[in-house]
Formats: sequence, C-alpha cells, structure tokens
Amino acid sequence: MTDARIIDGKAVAASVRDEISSRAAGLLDAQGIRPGLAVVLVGEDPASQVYVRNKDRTAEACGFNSIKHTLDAATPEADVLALVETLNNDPAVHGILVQLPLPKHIDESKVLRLIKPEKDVDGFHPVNVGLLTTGERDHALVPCTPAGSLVLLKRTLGDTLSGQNAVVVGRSNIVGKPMASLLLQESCTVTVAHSRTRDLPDVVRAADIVVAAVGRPEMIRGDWIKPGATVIDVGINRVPAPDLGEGKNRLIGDVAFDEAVQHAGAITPVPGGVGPMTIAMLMANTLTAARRQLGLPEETPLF
Ligand SMILES: Nc1nc(=O)c2c([nH]1)NC[C@@H]1CN(c3ccc(C(=O)N[C@@H](CCC(=O)O)C(=O)O)cc3)C=[N+]21
Repeated sequence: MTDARIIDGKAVAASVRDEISSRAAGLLDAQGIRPGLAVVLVGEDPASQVYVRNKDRTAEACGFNSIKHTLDAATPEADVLALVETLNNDPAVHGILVQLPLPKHIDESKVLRLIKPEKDVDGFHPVNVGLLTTGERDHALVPCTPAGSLVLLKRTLGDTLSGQNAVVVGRSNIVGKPMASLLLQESCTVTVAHSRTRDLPDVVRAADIVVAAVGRPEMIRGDWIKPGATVIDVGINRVPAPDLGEGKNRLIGDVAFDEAVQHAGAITPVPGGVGPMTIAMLMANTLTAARRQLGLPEETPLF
C-alpha cells in the first residue's frame, strides 16, 4: 500500500491564525477593541514555560493583548483564586487560561469552576462541558485540542463525518471526553477506549477515524490501523534521544508513526500535527469570547 497522506497541522494552523488575525483587525477597526487573553502559569515547569511563551507570542501575532501572570510554585491556592477573580472582573480580559497541571496543593477543579464560563477559553468549565454534550456547541467554548483535531479531520475528509466509526483512545476531560462529544455531534459512531478496554487492538481495527490521546509513547501500533483510516495523534511525549546527543530529547506521539503511515489513509505527525492547532484554536476561542462579551454577532464557525 502507498504511504498515508501526512496531515500538515502547521499549515492548517497558519491558515486559522491568518483568519483570526484578519477578524481581529476587523474588530479593532469597528470597535477599537483588541481581544485580551490572560494566561496564568503557576510554577516553573520547563515544558509549561515553553507552551505559555508560545501562546503569548501567537496572541501578539494575532493582534491580541496578551497578559501573562507567572506565579511562584508555592503560591497559596487562595492567591490563585483571587487572581482569577480579578481577571473575571477585568473588562479588558476576554479569555482566561490557567495552565495545567497546577501544583499539587491547588485544587484544579476549584480554580476551573471559578473562571467565568464566558471567559473560559479552554472550555473546561462545567457550563461549557454541558453545552458541548447537550449539542449546543455553538453557544459553548470548545476545548482547543479536540476543536483543532476536528478541523484537521474535516480538512482531510470533508465536512461530513456522518456514519464513520470513530475510536477515541483516552478518556481525559481535556481531550478524550470532549473529542467524543464533538464526534458524536457529527453523527459518528463513537467508541471511547482506555487503559481498561479489552482487546484494544481489535477495537482500533474497526475505526475509520482514530484519535489517540492516551499519553503513552507509540502505544498504538501500525497493524492496529484499518487500511485507509484517518489517524489523529494527540500525544506529545518527550523521550530521550541519545542519537541526537547526550541529554537530548525528541517529541513522539501516542501512535507508532513509521508503522501506522504504511496502513493509514492520512495521519498527523508529531510535532507539526495537533499541537499547533491547539494554539490556533485558543486564539479562535479568545476572539469568540471577546465578541460575545461585546454583544456582537457570531462569525462563521471554523469547524
Ligand atoms: N490550561 C491548559 N490548556 C492547554 O491547552 C494546555 C495546558 N493547560 N497544559 C499543557 C497542554 C499542552 N498543550 C500544548 C499546546 C501546543 C503544543 C505544540 O504546539 N506542540 C508543537 C511542538 C512544540 C514543542 O516543540 O515542544 C507540535 O506539536 O508541533 C503542545 C502542547 C496545551 N496544553
């Protein structure tokens, strides 16, 4: 079989960012307002610092105001809650993102529940989760990674996913569950598989669409992929790469790419697949949030 088409997440993300930049320029023209994104980072996790810097830079590039709050790892929970409350009440802040994971002494769910749903650009607040699962996606803010994955699927397969067998591997609140909700809304037949699923290879073999979000490097093997299936690899695993030099790492996905590329019809690479889409969709959510807070009409959805 010929190798799969490689889905270029970097290129699609660039086109989404261009669209959002031009819509933001329109908003600035018409209302004199820039979307404001506040990113809160607690602690010094190096990977988180890279992501936060990237979000900050992309927001600026889209013409947004980006406000970064970096707090010491030992910051008391009450101080984090107080910051969220301040951002909730700041009219220049349209989107709030609290970088996860938070240090262990902070109750993540408590922080997320305090964010005003209309500013919750991660889409993690129970109100947004509820709107997504009840099929009111157009009134919600949808989690960025699943939204970006759906954009890639539609650019690959066309807008109609109806009747496709979709297998989501992973059941996290951040990716697996919202991805399943989105695919169900698109009329896919959705299976959510996880670490306790029996005969996982056979479950995946039935899939026309595979979304891998387990967080285990290269767990999904090539011979699990139905010939011609579309594979979206959400995994971002940093593993040692001694071949690149001592102490060097490389990023690999949850799918064994070199194997799967020989079976799939189309597949996302890591890096350069879902990752860049996550950040692009964060910009889209921030603009959507700003327009709603200003009482302006919805723009054409990107997916
Ligand atoms: N509240 C919250 N919201 C998040 O959306 C969130 C979070 N917390 N915590 C951490 C994860 C991780 N995440 C990524 C975003 C972009 C890339 C990305 O752009 N990856 C590049 C490679 C970047 C690199 O080289 O490290 C790529 O895949 O091509 C990766 C990971 C967002 N997260």
